[in-house]
Amino acid sequence: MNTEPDNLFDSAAAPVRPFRFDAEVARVFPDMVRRSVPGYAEMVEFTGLLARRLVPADGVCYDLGCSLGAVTEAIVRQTPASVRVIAVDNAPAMIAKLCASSHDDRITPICADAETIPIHNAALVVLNLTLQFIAPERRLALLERIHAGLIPNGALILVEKIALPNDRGGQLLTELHTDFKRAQGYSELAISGKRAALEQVLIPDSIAVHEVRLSAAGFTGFTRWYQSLNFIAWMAWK
Ligand SMILES: Nc1ncnc2c1ncn2[C@@H]1O[C@H](C[S@+](CC[C@H]([NH3+])C(=O)[O-])CC(=O)[O-])[C@@H](O)[C@H]1O
Ligand SMILES: O=C(O)C(=O)Cc1ccccc1
Repeated sequence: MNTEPDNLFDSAAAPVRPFRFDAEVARVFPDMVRRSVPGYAEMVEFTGLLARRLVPADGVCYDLGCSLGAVTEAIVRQTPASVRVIAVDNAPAMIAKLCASSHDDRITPICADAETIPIHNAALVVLNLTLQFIAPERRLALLERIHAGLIPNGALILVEKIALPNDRGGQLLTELHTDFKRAQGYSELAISGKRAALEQVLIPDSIAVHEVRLSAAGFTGFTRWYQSLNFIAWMAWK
């Protein structure tokens, strides 16, 4: 996958406009996500390893908000050849790049909205950093649709940036995330420009809101399996 450097927010002249998954973002996405999300590579790899345990032979997986297909590829790498992945994103630039880079017949890339794509017979559904971009009032309905589309024993993997409490621990983790971005070479301008652009676009929920909603959507159990600063991964089962 391409490794073009993310310098999208480096220009002082750039007007702050809401963040969009357009062609510019798709071009630099692997670099952007690696340098912005602590633990990203590990969470993607672990998702592949979890799929190996959770998905039966001939199982169908859905990667909703797949971007350039990092999770899809991890699942394909770790599971038997009979396992297939339906990779869904509503950004045409992302799906165009995924189609250009991947010719594996186990992968079906689809440009569609995660909120409306039919989900049937899913052994595993992955929302890796996607639910945070869905309107908060529609998140429960999406999780209910996913739950309904899972086979018995099917599972959801949910990875999210979370809203932390405004206490000392929460403030420290938030500051450490900014330190992480600085250590990854992002300038103060790039960090504050992206923060402003994401303001009304990426709306994180607290851990409690996520966990109450997983139960409300019908999942009988869930467990957290990874946390790096303000990014958390859960698995939940039907
Ligand atoms: N309603 C929607 N329907 C479909 N896709 C959507 C929707 N809303 C947003 N997206 C898509 O969700 C993706 C979120 S990025 C996921 C990373 C990936 N999972 C990865 O493992 O590399 C996370 C991030 O950039 O923080 C983008 O590609 C959006 O176009
Ligand atoms: O940069 C951030 O603060 C993030 O939350 C991660 C991210 C990564 C890629 C696109 C949008 C947000």
